[in-house]
Amino acid sequence: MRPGAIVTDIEGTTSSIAFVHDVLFPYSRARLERFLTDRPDAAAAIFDAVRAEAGTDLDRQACIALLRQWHDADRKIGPLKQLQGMIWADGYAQGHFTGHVYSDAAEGLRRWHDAGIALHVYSSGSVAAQKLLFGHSDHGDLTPLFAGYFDTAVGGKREARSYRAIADALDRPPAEILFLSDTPEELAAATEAGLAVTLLARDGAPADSRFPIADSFDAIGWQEDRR
Ligand SMILES: CSCCC(=O)C(=O)COP(=O)(O)O
Ligand SMILES: [Mg+2]
Repeated sequence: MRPGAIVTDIEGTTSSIAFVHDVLFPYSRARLERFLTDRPDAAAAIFDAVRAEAGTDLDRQACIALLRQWHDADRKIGPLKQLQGMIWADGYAQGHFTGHVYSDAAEGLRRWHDAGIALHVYSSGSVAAQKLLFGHSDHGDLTPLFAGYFDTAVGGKREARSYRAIADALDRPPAEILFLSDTPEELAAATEAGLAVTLLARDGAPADSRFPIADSFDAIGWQEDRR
């Protein structure tokens, strides 16, 4: 069935895991303390959020140490993801990198947008970071294709209630929404909430027999005329 709306993950779905782990993460890790020193206003808000997350009154150095620890463990925690997005903004602005988007994903997003399907992003990266990646993508500015963005402010990606909240926000029955991801735990949560799903298994990533599978956006579900 043709979906009325599509919600897509980023890392491993529209964009390569290598771009996130080998380009974005090292960039923010190397500049974390410098950024917090140079941008005291942003730092104050980040530190308050770190203290709230930790549930204790940490000093500046303890906040930085915890942010580094979260960064190294790829924790999807609000203040870290906000901070990463702010640091990456400098990287995109200075042309240090562009946002990796697979060609089939850029083409698929354009095709679906032109067909009137409402496109949304749901990623652990902050909404600001999502807009930067698609706004400075290898394929130009793709942000006009998207009707909306969700990050973990709506809830964790492995929790069914997050997908129910997204369906409510889109004002659509869950079954009309197709969620795309490379992560079976996310697809299981979306399925529990009643969304249609497809597993993106790129670059030989393992399949999971519970879900429809596609190795590119060309091979997704209802687009029979493309196969
Ligand atoms: C928004 S760009 C960087 C992606 C990111 O920070 C991340 O943690 C990946 O999360 P996803 O939910 O897209 O797998
Ligand atoms: Mg992913």
